[in-house]
Amino acid sequence: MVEVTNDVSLKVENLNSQVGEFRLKNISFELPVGEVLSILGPSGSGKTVLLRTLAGLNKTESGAIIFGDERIEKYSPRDRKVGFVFQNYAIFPHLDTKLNLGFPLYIGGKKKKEVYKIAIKAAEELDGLPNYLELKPDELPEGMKQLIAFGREKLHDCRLLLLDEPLSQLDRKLHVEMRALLKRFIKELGKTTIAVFSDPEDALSVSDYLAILDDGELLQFGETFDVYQNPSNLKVMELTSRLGLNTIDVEIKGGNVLNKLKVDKEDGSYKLCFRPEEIAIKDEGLEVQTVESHIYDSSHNLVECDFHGKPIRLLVHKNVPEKFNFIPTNPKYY
Ligand SMILES: Nc1ncnc2c1ncn2[C@@H]1O[C@H](COP(=O)(O)OP(=O)(O)OP(=O)(O)O)[C@@H](O)[C@H]1O
Repeated sequence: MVEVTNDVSLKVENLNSQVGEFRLKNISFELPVGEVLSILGPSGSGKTVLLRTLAGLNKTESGAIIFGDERIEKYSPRDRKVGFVFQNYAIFPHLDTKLNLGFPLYIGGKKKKEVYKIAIKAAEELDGLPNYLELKPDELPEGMKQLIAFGREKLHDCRLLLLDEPLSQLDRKLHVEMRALLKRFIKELGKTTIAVFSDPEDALSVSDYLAILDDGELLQFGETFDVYQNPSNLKVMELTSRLGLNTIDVEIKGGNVLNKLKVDKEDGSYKLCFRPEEIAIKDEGLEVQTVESHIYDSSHNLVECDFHGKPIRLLVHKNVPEKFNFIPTNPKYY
């Protein structure tokens, strides 16, 4: 018997699913009502398979998917009341924006005229979309297609919204604009949402919770900030590091590392891991020499440095000299 508390929206328990040779293995997590979960993982780790299994498009081999107080893993996709925005938006080339937007209502049996009326009203709440209502997808800018796909879910009577790489088709500038819009849209919609991202920056900025998948296994699940601050292993830290990750082989002896850093760990060999942006310039820290410098923003450079013959990457203020000392502010030892 699975116990569910009232504020748990979605509970996934020991979920197993198989497609071809690939297996999702014993996935378990709980997501409170109205929260946003991002799934991050390398290519082929099973992110889409997990979304499709939740939506009922892949069969659940064993385990439970519980929504509110209902077990839904045996329900058909339609009965699960799940909205799914696919990677390619699932926009129909022969339909204009109004009908693409109102598609869930149209296939639900509403008359075209009525669908148009509702779609026009919905478009008014989405910046810029009203100007494109009469156009077909191949006449639309990429960002507008995306907006239709999101907007459609507004008209969909779904209780769980699934988004598969919602920002992947966009160029850099549009990507950043649409990320902000997506965040606003999800919050306004107020539905429990699960989104797959390949860019950690997207996942970190959009979600309340983070799930890290690798080879069909859930490596870590938790509130986004907690997972980011306390990755349970090297892989999780790598996947949540937007500027890459520095790793240095070190020996810990009597709580000392490299004669400069203190740590409360048993003696032994470890990998010291830290993100380029999680450092502080300190005279008593580790000395490095800049080899190459790239402008990051108006006040910071991303510098490639030499540390005892090993290349490391650090985000520093642009006034930092070529030779400087630093300490990692959130180091992890694995
Ligand atoms: N219908 C299918 N039949 C056989 N194998 C499949 C099927 N769908 C997915 N797979 C395999 O399952 C594994 C996981 O695929 P999935 O698409 O979930 O990865 P992903 O994490 O979403 O990757 P990406 O970031 O590249 O989209 C892959 O090895 C893929 O080849």
